[in-house]
Amino acid sequence: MQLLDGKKTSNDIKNEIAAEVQSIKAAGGKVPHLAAVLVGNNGASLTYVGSKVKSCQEIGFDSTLVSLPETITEDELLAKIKELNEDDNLDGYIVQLPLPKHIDEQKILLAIDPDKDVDGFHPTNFGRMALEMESFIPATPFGIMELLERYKVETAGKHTVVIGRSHIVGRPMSILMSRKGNPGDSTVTLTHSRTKDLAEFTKNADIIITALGVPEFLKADMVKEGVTVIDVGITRVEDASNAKGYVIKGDVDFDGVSKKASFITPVPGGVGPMTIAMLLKNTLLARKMRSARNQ
Ligand SMILES: NC(=O)C1=CN([C@@H]2O[C@H](COP(=O)(O)OP(=O)(O)OC[C@H]3O[C@@H](n4cnc5c(N)ncnc54)[C@H](OP(=O)(O)O)[C@@H]3O)[C@@H](O)[C@H]2O)C=CC1
Ligand SMILES: Nc1nc(=O)c2c([nH]1)NC[C@@H]1CN(c3ccc(C(=O)N[C@@H](CCC(=O)O)C(=O)O)cc3)C=[N+]21
Repeated sequence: MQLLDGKKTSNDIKNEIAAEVQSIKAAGGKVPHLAAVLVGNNGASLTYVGSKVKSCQEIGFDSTLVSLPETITEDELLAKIKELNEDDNLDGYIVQLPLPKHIDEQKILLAIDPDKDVDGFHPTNFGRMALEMESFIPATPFGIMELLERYKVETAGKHTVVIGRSHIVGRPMSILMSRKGNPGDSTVTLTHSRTKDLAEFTKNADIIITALGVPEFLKADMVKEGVTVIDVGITRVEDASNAKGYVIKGDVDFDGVSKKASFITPVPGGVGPMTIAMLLKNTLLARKMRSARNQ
């Protein structure tokens, strides 16, 4: 069993990006600038946005945290988005999801300038991804592709089963694995809560990607020997014995499944840190595209 170490790989990627930032600086260029919009103060969202800002500092990016009250109206948020779109000093930004219920998420995503959409959630980028054109790839699926590539996991001709069809993980993941190329060239089954006999699919899968948010959902008896398992799930489970008051659980029963797996990601330290590294990679790409356009 080989552990797909997202913590280590994300550090490698961050070092590669930091080196590029140094050469941009040495050539007198502008360093990439990322902004994160956070509405309200949900605990988990604060943690992710905090580590994004911290990572920017580590690698020499400029970063801005736009913190807005839970009570902000949709129009006020749209006005803020317009400001970010027009800000010539900003290369890319993300709007942390989920948004409060009174705000229409689709309307907000549509308002983001696709050239600054480093999350890759705008329909223009999503469509370009599906059509195998160059685009910003959503950070979590992008991070999974990067792990598969760096650990040389074979995907061509393999049967990949994705559990979960969200717009930010499961659906884009299914598209990427079915695209031509490496990683890719997989035969993909996209499953969800309406899937019947899910275990019949997972038992026949060469690669399983779990993105459902149900702690320890995937058990050893649901997978075959030699399977590759990518665990996207992150659920905070209350645990009084822990200093933070909670522990983080993935969607996979790691102890059981790892005994049968050829490759497997841990939680924490797997897909999560990769997500942040790939967001930084998209921001570097956004900076390069902007400077190419302005020349
Ligand atoms: N590591 C990282 O970087 C990231 C981690 N996450 C984590 O990944 C998990 C999934 O997040 P996200 O994609 O946003 O999820 P959503 O909650 O938006 O979607 C969950 C999906 O799983 C499906 N599902 C739920 N229960 C079952 C079940 N029992 N059997 C089969 N399918 C089921 C749902 O089906 P249906 O469509 O029918 O409702 C839905 O498609 C969460 O734990 C989240 O915290 C998310 C983003 C990034
Ligand atoms: N617009 C938008 N873009 C996102 O990319 C986005 C989002 N909204 N909303 C929420 C999800 C979730 N997400 C994570 C990022 C990092 C970790 C991460 O670094 N996890 C650590 C543990 C962190 C902890 O201690 O909680 C790990 O797995 O090792 C997890 C989850 C990005 N998301």
